[in-house]
This record gives sequence, structure tokens and C-alpha cells, in this order.
Amino acid sequence: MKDKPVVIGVAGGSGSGKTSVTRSICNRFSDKTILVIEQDYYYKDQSHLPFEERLNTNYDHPLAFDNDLLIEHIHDLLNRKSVNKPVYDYKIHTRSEEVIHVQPKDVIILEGILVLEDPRLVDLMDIKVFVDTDADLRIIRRLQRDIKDRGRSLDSVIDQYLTAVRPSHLQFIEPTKRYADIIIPEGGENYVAIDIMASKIENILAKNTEK
Ligand SMILES: Nc1ncnc2c1ncn2[C@@H]1O[C@H](COP(=O)(O)OP(=O)(O)O)[C@@H](O)[C@H]1O
Ligand SMILES: O=c1ccn([C@@H]2O[C@H](COP(=O)(O)O)[C@@H](O)[C@H]2O)c(=O)[nH]1
Repeated sequence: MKDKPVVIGVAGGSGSGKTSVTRSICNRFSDKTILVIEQDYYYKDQSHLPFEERLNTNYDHPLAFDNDLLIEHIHDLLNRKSVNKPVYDYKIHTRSEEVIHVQPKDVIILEGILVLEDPRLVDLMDIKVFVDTDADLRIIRRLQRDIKDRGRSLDSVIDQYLTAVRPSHLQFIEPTKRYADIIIPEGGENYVAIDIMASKIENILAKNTEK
């Protein structure tokens, strides 16, 4: 019987570099070792709402996420069962029709703005990481990304930032830093932190193999 997979939570503000850190860690291992679960893919389905109404949702509030489904999937993966991971489409602000069938792996990285906000998720984590990047850098990165990749206008990104992203960051995301075991400044290009994370994962995997 194999050990339970190791669960690593990677939280941090939007544009802090969570995805980049996660990708850099994954690149140190074979494709078979790490499964990434993006909390973003577990935004609540909003297909029943007209597009205009979906624009009013606060996507930075804990209630925007279907954490019940996310927790069910993490439990299944911990029990070495495969799951159908939902797919989220940022351009239409709802889930897409497709799902991705994913197999359990020895390491699960759960990445998202609010993964340290729900105690039920925190309880499932072996290592908790917070990627900590200054707000000015995060908004610049977000502007570039949302306009290029998520089909957004400059005005809509700024308006959403001021009305939802910034206040929710201060209220819900920033306070979760206190739960982190490791705080990674600046995100994606902090190779010292990424090396440390990779060594820690290697150690855990080696210990599990020795047993
Ligand atoms: N250290 C860094 N320096 C410069 N750009 C970065 C850095 N880390 C991430 N980025 C860029 O910022 C954007 C947001 O990074 P990403 O990893 O997607 O953040 P998050 O997942 O936290 O929203 C991406 O376009 C990424 O390439
Ligand atoms: O329909 C949506 C769903 C989410 N968002 C924004 O995405 C970020 C989270 O993604 P990161 O990759 O961590 O930046 C969150 O701040 C939401 O505001 C959205 O704009 N529209």
C-alpha cells in the first residue's frame, strides 16, 4: 500500500507568482510525481446567470469558490482515487463544459488565492506556502496578464482591482500569511526558495520510499 500523497498549499495574492512558483517546482520532478490542483478551477459554476450578472461577482471572496467539491476531490486523491477536475473559463466567468480526468500522484500542490483561508483545506496540507509580492508589482503583472490572456480591458481590470481585488486581498488573503510555514518573497524567480521547496519534497519522497 502506497503512502498518502503529500499535500502542499501555495497561497498568495493575485499576480504574486503562485503559478510560476508551482511550475518551477514541478519542473524539478518527473511528470509522474506532482499533480497541480488550481483552486481557480473550482470557482462556482455560474452558467445559470446571464453574462452581465457574472461581471458583478466578487471573485476574490471566499464564497466565490466551491470548496466543498475541492475538498471532496482532495480526499479522493489522498485515497489514491482519480477525479474529474473542472475547468474554468475566465473569459466567460464560469466553468467550461469539459473536465480533466486526473490520476492521483505522490505530491499534490493545491494552488490559489484563498487555499489557506478555509481551515478544512489547511487541515489537509503537509506544507503551507505563501507567495508574498508587493501590491504594486501584483497589479502591474495582473494588468499585463488579464489584458493579454483573459480578454479584459484596462478600465475593467482597474475597476475590479479597486472594488473587489484590493479590499478582498486585505480582508481575506493577506491575513492567511500567518498560517504559512514558508513565505516566498517575489514569487516566480526566487530560485533559492524553489530549491528549498524541491529539496524538502525530495526528502519526503525518499523517506516514504525507505519505509
Ligand atoms: N518574479 C517575477 N518577475 C517578473 N514577472 C513575474 C514574476 N513572477 C511571476 N511573474 C509574471 O507575473 C504574472 C503573474 O504570475 P503568476 O505566477 O501567474 O501569478 P499568480 O498565479 O499568483 O496569479 C505572469 O505573467 C508571470 O509570468
Ligand atoms: O471569472 C473570474 C475568475 C477569477 N478572476 C480573478 O482571478 C484571480 C485569481 O487568479 P490568479 O491566477 O491567482 O491571479 C482573482 O483575483 C479574481 O479576481 C476574474 O477576474 N474573473
